[in-house]
Amino acid sequence: MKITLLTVGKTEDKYLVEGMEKYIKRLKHYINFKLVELPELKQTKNLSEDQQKAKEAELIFKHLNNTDHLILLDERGEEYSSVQFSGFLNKKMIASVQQLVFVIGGPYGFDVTLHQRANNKLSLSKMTFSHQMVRLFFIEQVYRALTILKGEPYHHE
Ligand SMILES: C[S@@+](CC[C@H](N)C(=O)[O-])C[C@H]1O[C@@H](n2cnc3c(N)ncnc32)[C@H](O)[C@@H]1O
Repeated sequence: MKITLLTVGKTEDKYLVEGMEKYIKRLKHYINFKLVELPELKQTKNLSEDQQKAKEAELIFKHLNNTDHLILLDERGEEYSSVQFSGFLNKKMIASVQQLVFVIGGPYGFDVTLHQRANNKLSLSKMTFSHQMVRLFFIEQVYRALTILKGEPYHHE
C-alpha cells in the first residue's frame, strides 16, 4: 500500500520542513510514502474563500485516481488514539487498498466536492491547527502508527 499526503501550499517554516523531513526519512523504511505540496492559489489570484476552495479542489482531484481511498484531515472528523490509527492503517493494508491519500486543506478548509468524495475524515484533535503545522503532527502520527504495527518501542519511549 502507498500513502500520499497532499497539502495545499508549500511548507514555509524551516523548523517544520526539518521536522517533516526527519519523519519522512524514517517513514520510508516502512512504507511507500509521498508528500505532494500543491500551490496555494490566494497568493496569485484575487479569489473569494469559496472560489479558492473550489480551485484547490480541482487541483486535488487531478491527483486522485478512482481507486484511491481519500481521507480528509478535518478537525470535525473521526478521532483516533495512535493505536486505533495504526489499526485503521492495518485494515486498509489487509483490504489491499492500493493507495491512501490524506489531504490537508488550505486556510479555509475543503470544498464541498471533496467532502462528498471523501471515504473518511480524520481529526487529530478538536482544536484547529494551522495548515502548516498539522503536516508535521500528521506525518509523525503515521510514523508512530507504523512502528506500533511492527511492535517497535518508539510509541512507548
Ligand atoms: C486552518 S485549518 C482550516 C480551518 C477551516 N476553517 C475549517 O473549518 O476547516 C487548515 C487545514 O488544517 C487541517 N487541520 C487543522 N486542524 C486540524 C485538526 N485538528 N485535525 C485534522 N486536521 C486539521 C485541515 O486539513 C484544515 O483543512
